[in-house]
Amino acid sequence: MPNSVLNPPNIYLVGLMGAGKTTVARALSRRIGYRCVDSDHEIEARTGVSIPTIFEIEGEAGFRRREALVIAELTREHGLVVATGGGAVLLPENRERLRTGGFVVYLRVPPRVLHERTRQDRNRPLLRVADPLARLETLFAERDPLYREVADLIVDGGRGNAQSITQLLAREAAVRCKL
Ligand SMILES: Nc1ncnc2c1ncn2[C@@H]1O[C@H](COP(=O)(O)OP(=O)(O)O)[C@@H](O)[C@H]1O
Ligand SMILES: O=C(O)C1=C[C@@H](OP(=O)(O)O)[C@@H](O)[C@H](O)C1
Ligand SMILES: [Mg+2]
Repeated sequence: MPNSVLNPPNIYLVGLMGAGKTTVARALSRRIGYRCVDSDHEIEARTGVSIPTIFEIEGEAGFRRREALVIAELTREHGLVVATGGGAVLLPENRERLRTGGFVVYLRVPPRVLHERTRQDRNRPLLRVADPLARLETLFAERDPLYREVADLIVDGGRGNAQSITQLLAREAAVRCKL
């Protein structure tokens, strides 16, 4: 992990849809004085359209290409808290970049809780299916090993509110990133 006052390592949050990456990244960045970047918001800002629209027009593969470009750029920067999208770990090149570039936190949350948190939200195309809980269970089985592969720290993101998780991560970051 590159580690100096001038080059503070990035902090990456990974985990499934609804794990709290976007919410916690924003709160954590404020707390520790890092800039917050959400890779989905970055993609939306660059394209000028929503994530569901990108999936409609370019398919998941098109979205993944855009996501990989954003991750490649962000992993060259420093002093960021990055909320990744839930599928960022699918490409080996992304995993390699995340693993070697900073402090990676896996917010691990059971599918049942993820389902509760995401059921009202229409902004996640992969969950616009007849049985979103079953989809989350499948995604959990497929991706849990990939999140574990890149993680420096695994946090139980299903207990406690976003504030208590942010507090925990601020303490961890102080030690690991020598803040
Ligand atoms: N620790 C938490 N406890 C309860 N609800 C949470 C927690 N973290 C996030 N949420 C809520 O869950 C939903 C999804 O959170 P979000 O940050 O968008 O997740 P992600 O970016 O990982 O998909 C939001 O409504 C958010 O307010
Ligand atoms: O898990 C995924 O494949 C996805 C997660 C989403 O981000 P969040 O994890 O922030 O919901 C977003 O990148 C896109 O809808 C695909
Ligand atoms: Mg998010």
